[in-house]
Amino acid sequence: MSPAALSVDNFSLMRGQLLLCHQWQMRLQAGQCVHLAGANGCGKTSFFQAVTGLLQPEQGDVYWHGQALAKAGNAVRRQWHYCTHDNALKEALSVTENALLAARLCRVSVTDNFLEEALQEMQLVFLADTPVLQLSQGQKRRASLLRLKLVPRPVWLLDEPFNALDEAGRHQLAHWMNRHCEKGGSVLFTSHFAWPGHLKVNHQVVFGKPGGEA
Ligand SMILES: Nc1ncnc2c1ncn2[C@@H]1O[C@H](COP(=O)(O)OP(=O)(O)OP(=O)(O)O)[C@@H](O)[C@H]1O
Repeated sequence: MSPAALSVDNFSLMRGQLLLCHQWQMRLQAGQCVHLAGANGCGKTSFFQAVTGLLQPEQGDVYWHGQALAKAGNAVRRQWHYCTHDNALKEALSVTENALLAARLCRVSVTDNFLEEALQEMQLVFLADTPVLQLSQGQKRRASLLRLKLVPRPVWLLDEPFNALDEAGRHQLAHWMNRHCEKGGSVLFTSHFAWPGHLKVNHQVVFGKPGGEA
């Protein structure tokens, strides 16, 4: 069997004096959408931060196709999108400027047509030139999610991605997640609420629980 796209083995993570997980293991295969479950404060966001190199585990490592990230260099960190609670948008810039900035930082060129398609799918065309400062929470979330479509990356790490979205936004995001996995990408997401019924979720894994392999 080929190595998982993303995996952790014998993984222990602490936050201050708090042990979040001990010798935990998890696998995210190419083409899979996996729900990372767990109670408030159990450590899901901390785990995403450890995967993306923002926190150091006490023990174990994160593996990308079998290669330890600690030894893999920076190039491997361009393999994923990490969408956080805070949307990571520049408030003074417009929706379009934010989308193009995200693409430029990732060295991806985006055609006008492709940008237009993404704006349409997220129902942001009428807000394309509006500064993010003037958007509602749900509109900010939509603007933040544009990068998923504009910048191709194999692994999506999505922390509460459905928060603040209305039904149409949730539907569209689920469609993007499905399509990403159909094309061989992987998604690991958190959600405390039910997600749209058409989202194809392969497994649920509970953070920190033994046997949480996906
Ligand atoms: N910056 C920080 N410094 C110290 N402890 C922190 C910090 N951020 C979070 N924690 C603690 O780490 C633990 C895990 O928090 P984390 O945000 O990873 O949980 P979570 O599972 O994502 O929670 P939620 O479902 O509420 O989003 C919590 O007990 C929290 O108090």
